Amino acid sequence: MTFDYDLFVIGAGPAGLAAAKKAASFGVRVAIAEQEALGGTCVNRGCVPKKFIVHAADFAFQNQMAHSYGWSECQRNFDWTHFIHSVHQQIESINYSYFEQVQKAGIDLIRGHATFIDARTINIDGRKFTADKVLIAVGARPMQPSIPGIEYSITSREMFNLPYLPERLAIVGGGYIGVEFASMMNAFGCEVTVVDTDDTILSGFDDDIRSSVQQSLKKRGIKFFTSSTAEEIKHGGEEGLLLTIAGNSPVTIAADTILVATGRIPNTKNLGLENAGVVVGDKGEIQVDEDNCTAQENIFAVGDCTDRLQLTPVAKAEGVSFANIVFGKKSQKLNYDYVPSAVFSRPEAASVGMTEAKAREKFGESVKIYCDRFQPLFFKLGNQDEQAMLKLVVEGKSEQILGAHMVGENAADIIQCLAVAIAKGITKQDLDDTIGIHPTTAEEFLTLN
Ligand SMILES: Cc1cc2nc3c(=O)[nH]c(=O)nc-3n(C[C@H](O)[C@H](O)[C@H](O)COP(=O)(O)OP(=O)(O)OC[C@H]3O[C@@H](n4cnc5c(N)ncnc54)[C@H](O)[C@@H]3O)c2cc1C
Ligand SMILES: NC(=O)c1ccc[n+]([C@@H]2O[C@H](COP(=O)([O-])OP(=O)(O)OC[C@H]3O[C@@H](n4cnc5c(N)ncnc54)[C@H](O)[C@@H]3O)[C@@H](O)[C@H]2O)c1
Repeated sequence: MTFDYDLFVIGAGPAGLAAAKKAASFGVRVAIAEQEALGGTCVNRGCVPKKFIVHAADFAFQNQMAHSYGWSECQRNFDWTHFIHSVHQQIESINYSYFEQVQKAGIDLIRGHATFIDARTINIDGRKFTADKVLIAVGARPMQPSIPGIEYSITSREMFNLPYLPERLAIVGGGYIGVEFASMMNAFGCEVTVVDTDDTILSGFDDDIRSSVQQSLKKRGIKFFTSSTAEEIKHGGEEGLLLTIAGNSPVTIAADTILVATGRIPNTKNLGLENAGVVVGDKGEIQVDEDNCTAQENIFAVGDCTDRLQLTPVAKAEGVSFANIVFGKKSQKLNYDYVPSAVFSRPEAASVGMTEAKAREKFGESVKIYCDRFQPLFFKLGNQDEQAMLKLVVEGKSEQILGAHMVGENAADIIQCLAVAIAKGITKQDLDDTIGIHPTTAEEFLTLN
C-alpha cells in the first residue's frame, strides 16, 4: 500500500518540529500539521515570551539597586503595552524562521486541526492525508480546577496578552508558572498573592530550594497562602474579583486579575484517538513505551502530551530520539534522571538530579549533604538581605554527586554546566579538585564543606 507520507507529525511545537526535521534528514517524506503558530507553547506562550518578561522585570530590580552603585535619576517608568508589543513582534520573526527551516528541510506544512480517521488516515478540516507512521506531538494546555467562577480567571496563555498590568494579581498555584509570574509581576509593582495546596511552593523541588525561594519572594512583598485551595471566584463589583480560599487560613482575596496555574494536561481531546487505537491514561496522557510507541504499532507520541517531563529540551530530545530509532535505525534511550530545570524567578532557582528527600529514600543514612547560604557580592553594596543557597546531595560511600540545587543569580546557567559533569558520575572530590573562577557564585560549589 502506498501512502501520501512516510511520517505525518501532528503539532509543530518543539517536540514535533525536532522530530520532523530529524526524520526528513534521513530522506523520508514528512508532513507536519499545526493549528496555530509554529513553535508551539514554548515560542508563542511559554519559555520565550516569559524570558523576555523576566528580562524586563530585571530592569526593575537593577533600578532598586542602582542608587547604591552610584546611579541617580534612573528611568523608572515601565510601559507594558509598548514592551509586550515588541515581544509579539519578536515572536513573529521566530515563527517565520521556523517556517523557513521547515521549507528548507522539504517538510510539507499543513495548517489546521488534525484528527484521526483511522490509524493511517488523518483529517484536516475536511482534507484527508495518509501516512505509514504518525507522530502525535500535540502538547498540553492549562488545567483549570472546576470551581464556581473559574470563567473569571485567566491562564498563562492570556498573561502574555494582558492589555495593561493589573494592580492586584492573585495566583492559584505556586509551581513553575505561578512562581515565575509572581516574581515578574511583583517587580513591575503589582500586589501579588499566591495560593497553593501544598505547605510550601514549588512542589517536587528540593526542600531548601522551596523554602529559600518562598522566603525571598515574601521579603519582596509577595503574600502566600499555602496549604490552601481555591474554592470560588466571584465578581465583587467595585472591589474587583473575589477569590475565596479554604485551608489553613480561609480568606477572601480581592484582585483585578486571577491567574490559575495548577498544572497542564495533555491536549488529547478531540483528536479522534479512539479511531486509531491509541490508549490514554487518567489525565489524557498518551501511553507510550520506551521507544515512544503507543498501543498502535505505527503511531508514536512525544513531548508534553505524554506527560513525562513537561520541558522544552525534553520534548526536543524525545522528538529526535523517536526519529533516530524509527528512521535512523539507531537505538537511543533517553535518561530522565539528570534533566536539569530552572524556575526563572528572582531569585532564580535550578536543580539537577535527586533532591535530598529522594536520595534519603534510596540511600538512607549514607547520604551526605553539603549546603551553604551567603549574601552574594552584588547585594552587599545595597545591603540587601538577599541570600544565595547552594546544595550538593552526595552518596556517602562512593562520594558520587546525586544532585545539585541552587537559588541565586545565574542559577540556571550554573546548574546547566554542572549537569554535564553530574550526569557523567563525578564525585565530590572531583569538584574539590577543580579550580574556580573568582569572584563568582559558581566557585562556591567547589569549596562546599
Ligand atoms: C508559561 C510557560 C512557561 C514555560 N517555560 C518553560 C521554560 O522556561 N523552560 C522549559 O523547558 N519549558 C517551559 N515551558 C514548558 C514548554 O513550553 C513545553 O514543555 C514545550 O512547549 C512542550 O513542547 P511540545 O512540542 O510537546 O508541545 P507544545 O509546545 O504545546 O506544541 C504542541 C503544538 O501542537 C499543536 N496542536 C495541538 N493539537 C493539534 C491538532 N489536533 N492539530 C494540529 N496541531 C495541534 C498546538 O497548537 C501546538 O503548537 C513553559 C510552559 C509554559 C506554559
Ligand atoms: N521554567 C520552566 O522550565 C517552566 C516554566 C513554566 C512551566 N513549565 C512546565 O509547565 C508545567 C506546568 O506548570 P504549572 O506551574 O502550571 O504546574 P506545576 O505542576 O509546576 O505547579 C502546580 C502547582 O499548583 C498547585 N495546585 C494544584 N491544584 C491547586 C489548587 N486547586 N489550588 C491551589 N494550588 C493548586 C500544586 O500544589 C503545584 O504547586 C510545569 O510542571 C513545567 O513542567 C516549566
